[in-house]
Amino acid sequence: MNRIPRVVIALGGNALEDKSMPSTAEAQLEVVKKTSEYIAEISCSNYEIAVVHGNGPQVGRILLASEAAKDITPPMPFDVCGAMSQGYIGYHIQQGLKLALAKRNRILPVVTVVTQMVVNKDDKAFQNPTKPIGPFYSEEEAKRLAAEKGYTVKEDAGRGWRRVVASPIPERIVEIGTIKTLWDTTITVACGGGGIPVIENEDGSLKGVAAVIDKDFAAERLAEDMDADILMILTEVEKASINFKKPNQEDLSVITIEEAEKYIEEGHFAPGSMLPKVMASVKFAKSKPGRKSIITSLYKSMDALNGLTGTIIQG
Ligand SMILES: Nc1ncnc2c1ncn2[C@@H]1O[C@H](COP(=O)(O)OP(=O)(O)O)[C@@H](O)[C@H]1O
Ligand SMILES: NC(=O)OP(=O)(O)O
Repeated sequence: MNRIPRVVIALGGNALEDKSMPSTAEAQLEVVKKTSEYIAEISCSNYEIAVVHGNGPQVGRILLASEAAKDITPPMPFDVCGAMSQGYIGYHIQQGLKLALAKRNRILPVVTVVTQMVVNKDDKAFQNPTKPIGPFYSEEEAKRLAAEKGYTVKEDAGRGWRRVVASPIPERIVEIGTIKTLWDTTITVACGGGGIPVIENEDGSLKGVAAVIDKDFAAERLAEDMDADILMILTEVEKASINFKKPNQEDLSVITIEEAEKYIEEGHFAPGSMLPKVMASVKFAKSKPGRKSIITSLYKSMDALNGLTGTIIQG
């Protein structure tokens, strides 16, 4: 008997935030409710799903709030801010998705697993921060913050300047056994914000570190571990492109692993935004015959699953 296809869905920034609205918790819940309609549709279309989400803007804001309040309450360590972002975003997805499923008479529990992700303490990423977090700044503001607070700041894919932090490679999902146990009965929100980065001490204990793992790589890790059929990365654009934002921009539809690797090598995808998505997609498509990766927008997610749009990478 054929099993129900398994899809690990990675939700990008626009699934959690509407840039035209203030960055409040209330606004996030409204966006998540809309996002949940699309996710519920996938769940109701004979797919088993798990949801991974980003946390760059949210963890950045939690850190800023914690730093700003340092004179009245001790600041939260970075890893704790990551855990807080998982809880807060997961809580909203639980509310939004339960509601969207109920509207479709699909009664399925939605549960967030606070997920730790083991990273290598010697990962070179700790010496080279690349992951944008928090709000966007003008170049002038960003450089002032860098001088005042010691932040590393970089320009983010033509959209403005942001603080960047280390983004090590996710090696092992600590809670994977629990996620597997939940899979058959539950929609699990896991590896939020890429998972809380932890290093493993010699005695087996875990220690949180200051970094933000890329959620696309974390979703890829989860998709492999769950023996998923599809890794679906939902973002702002319907397709990844070559010559992005140039007059000769070309949107990519169905491409082979080799084509994707060639485009990566030619530098078509911006680091910190589209590059990790394409790299994660290639890794998943390569990991086992028959597996495919899709990069598309939330709004086109069902069409992309039906093969009608999106950038689809398969072996
Ligand atoms: N080659 C490319 N093709 C398509 N989009 C690209 C490309 N390079 C950079 N981008 C940008 O990457 C963005 C997606 O990355 P980002 O916003 O960081 O992701 P997320 O949805 O995970 O928050 C797109 O909206 C687009 O502006
Ligand atoms: N952790 C992470 O990848 O977050 P964003 O998707 O918000 O960048």
